[in-house]
Amino acid sequence: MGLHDRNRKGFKRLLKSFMYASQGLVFVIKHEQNMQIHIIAAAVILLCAYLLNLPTVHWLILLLVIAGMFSLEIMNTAVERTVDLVTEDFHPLAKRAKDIAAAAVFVYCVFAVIIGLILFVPAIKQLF
Ligand SMILES: Nc1ncnc2c1ncn2[C@@H]1O[C@H](COP(=O)(O)OP(=O)(O)OP(=O)(O)O)[C@@H](O)[C@H]1O
Repeated sequence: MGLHDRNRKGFKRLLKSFMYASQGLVFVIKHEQNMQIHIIAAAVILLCAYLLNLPTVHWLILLLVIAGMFSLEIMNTAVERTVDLVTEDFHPLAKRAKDIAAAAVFVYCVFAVIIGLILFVPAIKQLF
């Protein structure tokens, strides 16, 4: 979408937005190692949920947590790229911005692990 297209509306614009969002998603999956780790972790978690026959509500919680994790990693990448656009030199503010964006992912990760334990530990215990 050219910058002059910003005021246009309609299905074509919606389609273009979807296309650009897809390009962003493909970029993050291809180039961000952390995103690849998240995808593998999500696949393993969903496989375990299937094998342990977790109830629907647990599936919904897992899907929400995974979607949040992916989205946060994508936003973190956007912040990193924006900072790189502003400066390629070492700058304390660039460090601060990237570290804070990374902290958002870290905090979410910690809570995702806690939620995972709450959902999986009782189900694993039931096996024995
Ligand atoms: N321009 C900069 N000025 C100062 N410190 C920076 C700068 N760029 C990066 N850093 C520091 O290096 C760290 C790593 O930055 P980088 O851009 O390599 O992202 P990353 O942590 O490798 O993320 P990812 O692996 O998800 O791409 C940042 O968290 C920050 O502390």
